Amino acid sequence: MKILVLHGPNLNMLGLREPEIYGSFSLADINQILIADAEKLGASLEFLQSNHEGALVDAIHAAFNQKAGILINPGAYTHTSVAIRDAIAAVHLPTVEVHLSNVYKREEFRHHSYIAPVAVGQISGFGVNSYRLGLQALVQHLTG
Ligand SMILES: O=C1C[C@@](O)(C(=O)O)C[C@@H](O)[C@@H]1O
Repeated sequence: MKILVLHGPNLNMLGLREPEIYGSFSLADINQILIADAEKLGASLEFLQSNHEGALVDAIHAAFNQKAGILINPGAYTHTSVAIRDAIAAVHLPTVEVHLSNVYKREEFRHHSYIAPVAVGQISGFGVNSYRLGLQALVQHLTG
């Protein structure tokens, strides 16, 4: 089972970026943890981090008919991107949205997600475990 893992803008700065909010794991650390989890879950992962909305949209389109589902932390695009939401709706792939921080405990502009209505579900606030729980939930969703 092939899953696309997408990381949105500024997530390449994890470890350096506001560690009190996002923790001390780097993006490479998170990807390594997910690879180990995926092996146990019987999934294989392809990763992309991009700071560019269009690159994320292109990756979602490329997943059509190629991947079983998408695990995405859209970063700040969560709160702004109709384009990413429409891309997910277009390819119709089961998608789980994750956030390291609890976005509902933070600034009001982070309380709205354009992605949530087209996602199977959302996990927010558990640091790296948001990704791990998200992957597990996506695989269980896909295997029924
Ligand atoms: O870049 C991010 C990271 C984030 O998606 C998170 O993982 O907690 C939350 C977003 O509000 C923020 O813009």
